[in-house]
Amino acid sequence: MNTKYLDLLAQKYDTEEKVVTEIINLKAILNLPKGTEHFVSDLHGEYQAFQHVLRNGSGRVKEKIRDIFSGSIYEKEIDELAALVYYPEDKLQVIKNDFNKEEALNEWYKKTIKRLIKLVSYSSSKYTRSKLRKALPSQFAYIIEELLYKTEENGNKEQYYSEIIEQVITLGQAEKLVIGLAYSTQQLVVDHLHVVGDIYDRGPEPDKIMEELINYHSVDVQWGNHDVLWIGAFAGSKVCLANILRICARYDNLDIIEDAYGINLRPLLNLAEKYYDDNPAFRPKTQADKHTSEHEIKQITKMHQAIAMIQFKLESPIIKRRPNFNMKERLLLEKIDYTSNKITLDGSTYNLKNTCFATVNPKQPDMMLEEEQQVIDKLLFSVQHSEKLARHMNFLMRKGSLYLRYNGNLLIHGCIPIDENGDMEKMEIEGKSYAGRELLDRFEKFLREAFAAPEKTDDLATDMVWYLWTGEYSSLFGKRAMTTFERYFIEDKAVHKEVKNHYYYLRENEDTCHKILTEFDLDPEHGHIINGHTPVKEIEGENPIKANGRIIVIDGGFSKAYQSTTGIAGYTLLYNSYGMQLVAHKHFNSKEEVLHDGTDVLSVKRLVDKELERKKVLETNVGEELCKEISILKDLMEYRYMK
Ligand SMILES: O=P(O)(O)OC[C@H]1O[C@](O)(COP(=O)(O)O)[C@@H](O)[C@@H]1O
Ligand SMILES: [Mn+2]
Repeated sequence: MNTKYLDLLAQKYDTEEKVVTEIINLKAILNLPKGTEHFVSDLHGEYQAFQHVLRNGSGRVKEKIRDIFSGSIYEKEIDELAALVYYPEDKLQVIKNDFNKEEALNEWYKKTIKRLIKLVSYSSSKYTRSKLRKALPSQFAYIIEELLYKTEENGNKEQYYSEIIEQVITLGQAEKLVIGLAYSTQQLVVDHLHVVGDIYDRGPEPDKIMEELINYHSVDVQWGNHDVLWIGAFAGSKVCLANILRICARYDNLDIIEDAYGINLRPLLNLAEKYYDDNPAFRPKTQADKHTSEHEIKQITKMHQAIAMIQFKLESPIIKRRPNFNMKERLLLEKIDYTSNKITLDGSTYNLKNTCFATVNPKQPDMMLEEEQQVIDKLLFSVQHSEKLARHMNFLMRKGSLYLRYNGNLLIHGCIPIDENGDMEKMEIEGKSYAGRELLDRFEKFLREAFAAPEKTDDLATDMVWYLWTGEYSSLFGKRAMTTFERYFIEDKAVHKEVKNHYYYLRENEDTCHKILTEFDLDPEHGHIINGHTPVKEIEGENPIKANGRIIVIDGGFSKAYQSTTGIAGYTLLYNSYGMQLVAHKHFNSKEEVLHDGTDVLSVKRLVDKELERKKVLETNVGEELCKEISILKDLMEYRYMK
């Protein structure tokens, strides 16, 4: 190794003892059980349900509480303690209202702090002290450590410990300590979070999910098609931008754009008011708990049409300048007979209904009006200048990728495009043919290139982001074509169907999964593909664990819009040193319900895989990194201290 690096490293490890200590420390960590990985996907803006799953660690928190306290405290107390760990601030409010005497409240604090200390101690048993320290609230780290390392057998220090708790209460710090311990527990039960795509769209609060993820202790993201759409908009793709606005309008979520990200929609509204009217096909899907006035619904309906038409017009030049996208049949505006209001698709002619073609010039249907052009330009400017959106998109780029190989598994939102024989489908880009892993790597490179050059709006990289949203060989879309236009304007449901890639049928076979895992240089006998994107219809008996356990699909429908089809409210996956477990979540009503009734959204667990021997850090990605560090430290030892 270059001695320059070693000299630099020697500045940090400036004595022999420091190097030795670190080597011993890292070696010891390799023998600890692997940390718990938590997988979620398809959050679709459902912040409340997501944060509940995050806070309860898909049932892990309650499991730990039961392990320690079952049989020694009442079931109701178990529920209460769990609710306290999930929502400490809110639960404390409820508790404080229940006690009218300070003494009784202080007794409760004493009892509860002791229980929480036990819980933190138990939850951290497989970690080093240093890792535990990082999970503790910094202002109380010293105190908590004193309490944690007390040895029960030896009664000598009992008085000392009681005094610490007593003082914490007298000095008015009990509440803060309880809150800190609750968050430490949450952090300790899950070591690392994977978000297998689709944070954005359909639901109301994707921005809050992003904030939560930014503050999370350890996380990665595999981009979903909807996430890429938002990245594309920020990276300068006007057609991606039109799509995100259209989807927000469709789901009555324009406040995400206006209030959360501070983007002014006035120009769009003005255009919409001028050219559009009420239209049943464009009325937003209303949310039960949101009371949008009839007047607002009308405005949204108009904006929905205005932005949908801008989207359709913007698609056309991209399709024309990118023949390799193979999307000519999607030049729909040109297939319309504007006098008879009919369209001919694949040889069949259909009547168009609920049309809104006031801005279309039949002679040149994809031509944008000057006003439309200005609207989309202004919107793009605001989007690219939203500080909050910039922060969120930068985070997605930093922590995200198109796919991830992690601890022997392949994490991917959509699919690996394959043909009917299970062979990787090829796409031609700039005269070169790509398939499988190479194709995905090329896609990712384009996305990063587009993001790095937001001022370019119609280069290949930027167009490619839109292709990832809707192209036939996109690993995120996984369908032949997107029938948005048909669903708005044609009655016949047969043309609404989006034909899925063969992957979605062939992934049921173990052979296909073996082939894909091998393509990604993973062990086909032990690795798993972890997928999101397509809601598993549990209601119809579909099993999320497929191909003899080689693939697990965890889109169970966090998205409320999809819960009636799935029959549940989302799957999550846990992978700890004992193996992999799939958790099915029941519908999440509200945080208030958890706080007051103590009831949790019950999770049903299904075993995916059981390790024959407990898996250690040594066998993980992190372990691999640690081994490299050890080897470098050994080089340093030899170079510097063993001459
Ligand atoms: O449910 P909506 O809003 O009509 O959207 C349907 C569109 O969403 C998609 O299903 C993509 O979204 P998902 O990734 O959530 O499946 C498209 O295939 C389809 O055209
Ligand atoms: Mn998806």
